[in-house]
Amino acid sequence: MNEITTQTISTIIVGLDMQQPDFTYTMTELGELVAAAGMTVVGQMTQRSDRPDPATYFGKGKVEEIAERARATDAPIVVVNSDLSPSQTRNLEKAMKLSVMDRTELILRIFASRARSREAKLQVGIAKEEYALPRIHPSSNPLDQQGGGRGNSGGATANRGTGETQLELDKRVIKKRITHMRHELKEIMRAQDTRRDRRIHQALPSVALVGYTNAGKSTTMNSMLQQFGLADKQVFVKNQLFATLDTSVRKIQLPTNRHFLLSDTVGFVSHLPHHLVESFKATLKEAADADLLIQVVDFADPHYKEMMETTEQTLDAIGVKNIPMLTVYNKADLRPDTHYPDREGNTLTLSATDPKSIQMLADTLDELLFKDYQDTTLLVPFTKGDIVNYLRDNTEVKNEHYTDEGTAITTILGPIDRSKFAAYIQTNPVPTKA
Ligand SMILES: Nc1nc2c(ncn2[C@@H]2O[C@H](COP(=O)(O)OP(=O)(O)OP(=O)(O)O)[C@@H](O)[C@H]2O)c(=O)[nH]1
Ligand SMILES: [Mg+2]
Repeated sequence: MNEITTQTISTIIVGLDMQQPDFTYTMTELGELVAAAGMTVVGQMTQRSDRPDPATYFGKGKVEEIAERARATDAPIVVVNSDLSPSQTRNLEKAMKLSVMDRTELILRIFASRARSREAKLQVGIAKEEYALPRIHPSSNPLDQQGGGRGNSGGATANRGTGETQLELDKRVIKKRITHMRHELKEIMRAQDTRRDRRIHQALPSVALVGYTNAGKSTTMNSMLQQFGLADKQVFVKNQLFATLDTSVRKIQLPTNRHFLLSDTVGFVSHLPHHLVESFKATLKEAADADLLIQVVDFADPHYKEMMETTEQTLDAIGVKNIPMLTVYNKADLRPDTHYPDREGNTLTLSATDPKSIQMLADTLDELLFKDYQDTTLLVPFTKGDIVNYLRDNTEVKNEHYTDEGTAITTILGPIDRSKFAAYIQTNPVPTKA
């Protein structure tokens, strides 16, 4: 897939309007996805129908109309606003003598072009091969003739069309590749789990930024880092769909000296291909294990409500359930007459680029994450210098002095630290050293 240059390719986008409530919105989004894949939309067509044609998805007359329009505008690719069965794609390509790309293939292409880390590449690679598996078949796809294969089957598809046995062989090669990639991904995830376990031992609360692609998750992360973390640990921000594919975790220090971990994750889109959802479950583990989620919403987008619905459905699909959520209506600066920063319970209206907004977000997080934190006095023996260091580095120490038996520290502790250091917690006042 990624060996084909799509930079200058013109496309016609086509949708079957079965009066789905979100049809217009998904068509607009399809146009944005085409642009995100580096192609240009030169025409948009729709057909009203109650159900898709089982053979060619669109009706016969419409198929001819699309082909004519594509020829008139020099568009070699038609992008369809839904998922097609392998035979529908083949039949359409044959009837129109053009390349046909469905929504899943388009999204896979974008992900493939954005993947940078080994982990992201493997996840996209697995999704691509699984998509390709039922589709290896002789086809008249002009893209394939440029040397690539639908679904990046590379060498395996080079032999397409030479008969049943070759086809079976190709499938076996792909399956083997999938197994290898899954294995490698598992190894990477195991190493990450060990790192995550270490963090849990540190008892730092974790917060995950989730939401639609381009909502401003990475911008929120960077602004938090600028004000409360290490500004040189910035993450990548761009006004494009799926700028972020890898999860980044950063430590944030609040003005109260309390720490938490903030993670930035891949964004969602409507009808995210299930192969991708499956393989990105691993990356989204950061969100699944979080103590709190921040759903970032692009409040300046007219479709923000549908985007929130999609986000909630996707979280559900990846098994993220029962985690408290803070809703952040972002980009308030782009909405005339919207007052910000503003907070009502667990809902904030703000702009991720505005320092006052980020301060409000930090205050809210401080309150939500640390509400069970209490003033606690501990008497730590001199032999346990590491505990004293941990408390100094990670908690808000209010008082510290030496006694005959050790260091007396009064600090604010959460439930996890209280149980971890139960042996040293004092219920009576600790005398000062004589
Ligand atoms: N005006 C304005 N623009 C914003 C705000 N927050 C983010 N943006 C812009 O929105 C675009 C997308 O921001 P990102 O932070 O990359 O969005 P994201 O949610 O991380 O997107 P993905 O990684 O693609 O999922 C960038 O061009 C940002 O500069 C805001 O509060 N106001
Ligand atoms: Mg991002």
